Amino acid sequence: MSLVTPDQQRRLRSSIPWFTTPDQTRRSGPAPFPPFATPRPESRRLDLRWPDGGVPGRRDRDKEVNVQVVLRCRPLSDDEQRLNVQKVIICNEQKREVTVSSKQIDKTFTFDKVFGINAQQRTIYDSAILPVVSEVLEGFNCTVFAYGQTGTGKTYTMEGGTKSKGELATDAGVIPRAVRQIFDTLEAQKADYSVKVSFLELYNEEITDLLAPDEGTRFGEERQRRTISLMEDGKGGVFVRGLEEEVVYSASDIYSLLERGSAKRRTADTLLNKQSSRSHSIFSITVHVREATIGGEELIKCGKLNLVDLAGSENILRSGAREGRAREAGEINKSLLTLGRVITALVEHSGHIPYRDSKLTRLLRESLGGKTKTCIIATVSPSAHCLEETLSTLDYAYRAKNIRNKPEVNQKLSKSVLLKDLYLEIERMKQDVRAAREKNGVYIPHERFVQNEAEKKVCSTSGLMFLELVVLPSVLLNITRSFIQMMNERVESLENELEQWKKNLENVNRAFQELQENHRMIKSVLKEKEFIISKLLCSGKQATKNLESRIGKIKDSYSSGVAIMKDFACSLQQKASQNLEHMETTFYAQALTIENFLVTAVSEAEYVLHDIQGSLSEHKQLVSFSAKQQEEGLQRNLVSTLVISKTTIDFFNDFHSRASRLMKILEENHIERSCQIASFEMKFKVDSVSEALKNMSDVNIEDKRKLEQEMFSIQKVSEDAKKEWNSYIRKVESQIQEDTFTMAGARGTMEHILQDVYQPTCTTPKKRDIIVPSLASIEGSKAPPFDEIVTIMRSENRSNERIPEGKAVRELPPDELSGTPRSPLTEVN
Ligand SMILES: Nc1ncnc2c1ncn2[C@@H]1O[C@H](COP(=O)(O)OP(=O)(O)OP(=O)(O)O)[C@@H](O)[C@H]1O
Repeated sequence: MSLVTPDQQRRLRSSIPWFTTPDQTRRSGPAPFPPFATPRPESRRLDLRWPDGGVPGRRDRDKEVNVQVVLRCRPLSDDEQRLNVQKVIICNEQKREVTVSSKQIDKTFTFDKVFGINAQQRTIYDSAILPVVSEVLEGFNCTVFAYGQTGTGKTYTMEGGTKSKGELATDAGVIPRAVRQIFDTLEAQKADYSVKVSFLELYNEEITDLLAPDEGTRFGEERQRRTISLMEDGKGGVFVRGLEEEVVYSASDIYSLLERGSAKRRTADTLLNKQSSRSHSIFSITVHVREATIGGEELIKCGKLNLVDLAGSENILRSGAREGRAREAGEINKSLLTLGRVITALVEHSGHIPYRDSKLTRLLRESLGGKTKTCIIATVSPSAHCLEETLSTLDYAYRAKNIRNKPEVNQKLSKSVLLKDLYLEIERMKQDVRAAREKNGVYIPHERFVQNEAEKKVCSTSGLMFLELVVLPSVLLNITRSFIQMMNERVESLENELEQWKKNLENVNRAFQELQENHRMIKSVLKEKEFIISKLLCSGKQATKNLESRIGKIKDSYSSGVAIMKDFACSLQQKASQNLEHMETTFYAQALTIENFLVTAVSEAEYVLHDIQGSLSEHKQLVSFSAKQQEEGLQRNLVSTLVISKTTIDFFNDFHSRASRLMKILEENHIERSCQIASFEMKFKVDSVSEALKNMSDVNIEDKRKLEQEMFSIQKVSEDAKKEWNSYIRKVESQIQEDTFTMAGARGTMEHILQDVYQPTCTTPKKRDIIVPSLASIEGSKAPPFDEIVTIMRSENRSNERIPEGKAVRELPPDELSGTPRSPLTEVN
C-alpha cells in the first residue's frame, strides 16, 4: 500500500529507506542508519508513546534466554575419503548428542540441536533458523553466527554451495533462505515494508564495506578497499560510520548483492580449505514494517537479522599459512580468542566483559549477553586429523550455551516521536553542515541540489501528511548525513593532498637550488677542461701517429701468431683425439681379454673346487667308515677273547676238579688197599709174605706219595695258569679300551681336518662374486694401465711442439705496449 503518487514514489525512493513496494526497481542509497545503530530501546524509551499506553517491551524485558547452540558435522571431503581418513565424530540427532570417540578420548557433548553428516541445508534451516527469522519479523534483533575450525563448512552453512539468483538451490545456505523467508512472509502479509541490507568484512582488525561501489582506478586497489571506522554511539553501542545500506525490493536483489559482496571477501587457498575465508563477515538485513493501530496512529516495527560467517580458527602449522597468511591467521585467532574470553566472562558472570578487546566482539556485543536473540552454529569435521580443533570447538560451543541474553522487541516508533527525533537529528546535522561550511566550504553537486529542491517542493505541495512528517525529514537526514560525511572526507583528503603538495614543492625548490649551484660549478670546470684538452690534443696527435704505426705492427704480428697457434692447437687436438680413440680401443680390448680370461679361470677353478669338494666328502665318508669297521673288529676281538678266556678258565677249573676227584679216588684206593693188606697180613703171618707185603705197601705208599706230589704240582700249575690268564685278560680289556679312545680321538681330529679343508672350498665362489664386479669396475676406470700410454703420447706431443719451419718466435719486450694483453708467441719480421 502506498501513500504517495507513483511519480513522487519514484523520485523519493532513492533515499527513502522504508515504504517501498517490492515490485519497484531497486536503487541504492547511502545508509540512513548504520547497521548497529538501529533505533535503540534505551535511547528512545522515555520519549515514546506506545499504543497500549504502557512501557514498551516490559513483557519481554526481564525474560532471559540462553544462546542457542547448534552443532553441525560436515561429511568427509573427497580427498579425505580417498585417503581413508578415520572418523572420530558420532552424531545422535535424536538425543542431540555428539560423541568424540578415538583411542585417546571418548567424550559426549549435548547441544540444542545436532546435525550429522547427512543433514541437508533445508533441514538445518527449517529446524534451527526459521524460528529465529520469524522473531526478526516480530521486531527482535537476532544474530546467527557460524563458528568452527577452518574448512568445516561455515561458509557452506551460511551461504551455501551453488549460487543462484532466482530459485533457491538445494544447497542454498542460511542467508539466501532467510532472505526468501523474510520476503515471502512480508508479501503474504501484504505489509508496507522496507528492507535494507549491509555487508561488512572484518579483516586484520579493519572494517571494509563489501557493498560499497568500487571507486575509480585513480587510487587503485587501496582505495577500493577503503576501511571504515567503528564508532561509539555514546549510548554504549557502536555503529560503523559510512557503511552502505542498500534498500532492496526482492530476494533476488539480495542474492545479487550477496554475490557481489562475497566475491570481494578475502579468501585464500590453504592446506585445509581450497577457498578459505580470511576474514569475518557480517551480513545484516534490517526490516521496517508499517503497522496501523486501532487508534489510527501509524507505528513502525523494526527487526534486524545479523548473519555472521566467522573466519575459521586454524592451526597455523597444519593450514600451511606462511608470512602474510600466517599474520592473517594470527589476527583471526586473536579475535576468536577475544570472542572466547567474552564467552567465558559471560558464562562466569565476570564483572568485566572484554568486548572492547577486538572489533569482532565490539560488533557482536549486542548478540552476546545483550538484547539480541542469538543462535550459534558450531561446525566440525569428522576427521581424526582435526581431533584437537574439533574438541576445542565443542568446548567453546558448549560453554557458549550458558550465555544468557535478554532479548527485547524493538520499540515501535510512532510517527510523532519519530518526527520529533528526526527534527532534533536534522537540527544537529544542520549545525554540523554550518560548521563545516564556515571552516572549508561545502560542495553540493548540482544534480543533488536539484533533486533536494524537487523533493522539498514535492513535500510542500503534496500536502500528504506522511510525506511531511516522515519522509521529508528522513530524506533530509540522509542527505545531510551523507553530505557531511562526504565533505568531511573530501576536505580531509584535500588537506592531506595539499600538505603533501606543499612538502613536495619545498623539496623541489631545494633540489632546484642545488641543481643551479651544481650547474655553475660544472660550467667552470668544463671551461678548464676544454683548455687542457685542446693543449693535449696538439701534443697528443704526434704521439698518436707513432703509436698507431706500432700498434699496426703489433696487431699484424698478433694476428699471424694467433693463426699459428690456432693451427697448432688444431693439430694437437686431432692428435689427442686420435690417441684417445686408440687408448680407448686398446683399453677395451685388454679389459675384454682380461675379463674373458678371468671368467674362464674362475669357471675352471670352480670346476676343480667342485671336484675337491666331492673327493673330500668321499674321503670323509671312507675314513669314518673304516674307523667304524676298526671299532667293530676290536669289539669282535674283545668278545672272542672273552669267550676263549672263559673256555680256558672253565677247562682249568674242570681239570682242577677232576684232579681233585682223582686224588680223592687214589686216597680211597690207598686206604682200601692198606686195609686189604692189613687183613691179608693178619691172615698170613708169614715173614716172607709179610716181607713181600711190606714191600708192596711201601711201594704203594711211595706211588701214592709220588702221585700226590704230581697231582699237587698239576693243581698248582693250573692255579698259576688261571691267575696269569685272568691278569692277561684284564690287560687285554684295558688295552682295547685305550685303543677305542685313541681311535675316537683320531677320528674326531680327522673329521676336523676334513672340515677345515672343506670350508675354504665353499667360500671360493663368494670370492669369485667379489672378483667379477671388481673386474667390471676395472674395466670402467681407464686410468692406471694407460698411464704409460698417456706419458708416451705426451712426450710425443711435446716433441711435436715445434713451430712450423721458418716461423721463429720471440717474446714481446715488456715495454713495447704497456697495458696491452700479450701473446706468448710473437712472429719476428
Ligand atoms: N555439510 C557439507 N556438505 C558438503 N560439503 C560441505 C559441507 N560443509 C562443507 N563442505 C565443503 O567443504 C569445503 C570447506 O567448506 P567452507 O569453505 O564452507 O569451510 P569454512 O569453515 O567456511 O572454512 P574457512 O574458515 O577456511 O573459510 C567446501 O568445499 C564446502 O563445499
